[in-house]
Amino acid sequence: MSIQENNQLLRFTTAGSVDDGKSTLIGRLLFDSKSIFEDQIEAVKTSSEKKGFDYVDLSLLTDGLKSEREQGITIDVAYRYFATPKRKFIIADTPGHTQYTRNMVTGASTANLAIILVDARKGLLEQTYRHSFIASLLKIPHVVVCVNKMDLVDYSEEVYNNIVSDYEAFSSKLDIKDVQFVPISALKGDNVVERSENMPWFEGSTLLYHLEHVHIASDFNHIDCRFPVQMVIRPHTHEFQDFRGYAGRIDGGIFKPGDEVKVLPSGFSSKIKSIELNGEAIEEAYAPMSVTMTLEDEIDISRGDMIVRPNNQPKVEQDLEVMVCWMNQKALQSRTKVILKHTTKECQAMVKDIQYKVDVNTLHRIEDISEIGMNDIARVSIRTAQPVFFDSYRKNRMTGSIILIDPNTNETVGAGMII
Ligand SMILES: Nc1nc2c(ncn2[C@@H]2O[C@H](COP(=O)(O)OP(=O)(O)OP(=O)(O)O)[C@@H](O)[C@H]2O)c(=O)[nH]1
Repeated sequence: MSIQENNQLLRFTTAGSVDDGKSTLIGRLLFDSKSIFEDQIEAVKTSSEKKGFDYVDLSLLTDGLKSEREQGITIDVAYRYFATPKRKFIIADTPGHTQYTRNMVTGASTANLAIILVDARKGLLEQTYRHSFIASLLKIPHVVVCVNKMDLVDYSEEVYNNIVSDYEAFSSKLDIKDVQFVPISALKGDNVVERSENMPWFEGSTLLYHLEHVHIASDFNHIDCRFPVQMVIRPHTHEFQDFRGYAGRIDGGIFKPGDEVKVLPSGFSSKIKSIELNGEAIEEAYAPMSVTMTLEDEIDISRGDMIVRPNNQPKVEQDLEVMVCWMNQKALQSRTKVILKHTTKECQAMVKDIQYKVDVNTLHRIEDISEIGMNDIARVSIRTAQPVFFDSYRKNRMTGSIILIDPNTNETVGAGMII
């Protein structure tokens, strides 16, 4: 698979406030693009009829999956797949009512696009500002604002235009490169997969058309080679005695067999002998592929090490400046001990200092604070017990992001971007 072909896979997240219609929208995308199984469609039709609806309630589709989730089958983010002849799609779904921020942050480092839903009757809400700010902070390359429930405002062009101009006034202060707007009715299907006949005034494309055609080939860093080793594979059978493979996800650059590489932190050099993807040898690997690599020389490499190119190395430091999104009920204070997770590495760390937090509505800085609470976004200084090999988040979303874990409860309490 070349980078050009990789252009055929789009990862996206959905965000919005409670009841904006996320489940219905995903259901509509799956339904109209015929990506769901016949038996699921039948089940949803039957339960819609039972409830006395004269339409098919598509949120039942994802609600079925929701109840699975509540039984504890999946955690944090659920991934959903669908495909059209043009592209494959992975949706990092955002279950639950209060956890959107968390889910957005968790799925963000590999997301190409975020859909932000706005209820046409309500206009922009605090959640809209928050999610847009997070999308900008997370540098999600593409944002689509879907103004949903247009059927409930008589498909009014004026309502839509007002929401678009309110949003543009806010987003001009943010660092979002590509924002598109689509007026939709997820429930009725207008402008999701099929063009709406109810909004002839709208000249843009449908949501699905946009998802199929948005330019994503340059969304990942294909310049700076970064391969954090997740696992060392050493089969203990006689036949493969000499085989030592390094498995992980390519976080940046393009690796090819024959390339000279350097291993951090040891500094040893070698050459790439082979790269495998799903058990087949490939000629090049790039972000965000998960591969197994072998090297010409037998050197000591373990989980958490990073394979890079000798003349292009990440920063190696113990002091990090981070924009952190706090996700725990218990407030974060200065001098809090945490476990810092970065690529495939974990180490002890301390949040030394909180410099300021950001008011997500006005984007103003609030200084002189002693703690931050759930969903707050703040700039903090962190000291790690061991050196971390990183790039700034601006340069690489994968090697530039961290997760903070509470050492006592093992819960994920924060996610951050290295400045
Ligand atoms: N009229 C109308 N109703 C809609 C539309 N989209 C969603 N709804 C309704 O709005 C309600 C909420 O939709 P959901 O899809 O469950 O919303 P959600 O954002 O997934 O909700 P939570 O995940 O529970 O926060 C449901 O009753 C939907 O039928 C729309 O375009 N028009």
